[in-house]
Amino acid sequence: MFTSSLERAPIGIFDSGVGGLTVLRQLYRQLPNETIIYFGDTARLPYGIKTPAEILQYVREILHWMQQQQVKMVIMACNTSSALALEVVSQEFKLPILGIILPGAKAAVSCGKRIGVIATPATAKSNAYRRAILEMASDVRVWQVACPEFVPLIEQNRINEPYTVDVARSYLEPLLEQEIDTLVYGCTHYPHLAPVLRSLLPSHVKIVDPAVHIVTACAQELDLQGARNTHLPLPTRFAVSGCPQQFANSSAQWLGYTPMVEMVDLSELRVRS
Ligand SMILES: N[C@@H](CCC(=O)O)C(=O)O
Repeated sequence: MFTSSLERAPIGIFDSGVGGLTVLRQLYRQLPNETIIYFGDTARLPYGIKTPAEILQYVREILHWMQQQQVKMVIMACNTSSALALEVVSQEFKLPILGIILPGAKAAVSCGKRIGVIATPATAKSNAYRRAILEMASDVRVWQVACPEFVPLIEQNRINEPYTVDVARSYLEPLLEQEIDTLVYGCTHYPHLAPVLRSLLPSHVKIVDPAVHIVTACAQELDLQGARNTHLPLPTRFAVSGCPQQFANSSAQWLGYTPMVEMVDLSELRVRS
């Protein structure tokens, strides 16, 4: 590819649903010139309760689709995919693929010594954050809590309900007992709960949002490859495997506008893998 066409090629970003919008928001802030294709695998969410083999299969299918869209890079805006599939697919695809765990872990060790990670059951079980953090700093302690109810509550837009606050309190309780000084959002959906979570944490506890740091890593990678777009970007393209209207409605509050959303049929995705 010539440099100019590489520059203008889109960045692909995916998640199971609206979680990746917290990464998209950072892309808009840090890399406003990039053209972006967003894929939400809404027909198959939540990923966090699926088996590692299922998650790997979904990620392969999405990456094949992304390749067809001629993206220059893929951001896994999903911790579960990064924890369970990144290592394997990085070997399989000739495409720069960025995972979110490493940038998140790096930010966490620069913040504190008693680190709590809230994540999906699959991510927590994989120990990906604990391993990454302890590899960088052996003098820190890490506690991981699986939060199975968060993603469905966020996808159903039940963020401000008293029930959600109760659930959040119960998930944070074991971490507060350990007197954590840092909390990592180990799932890209969770920044949508930021006001609730912040209100339940003592003010000295720092919050790490890996979305910020994966986009910083993306900017560095683009510079390394001379692939940063210096032209005006095209509008973001949104595609989902489930109901486009539902995604358009639920994402409007995070985006500030109601997006046009395409549907990619699961059978179409499967053919590509
Ligand atoms: N956004 C999620 C995936 C959530 C899910 O579908 O369970 C993550 O970062 O892990």
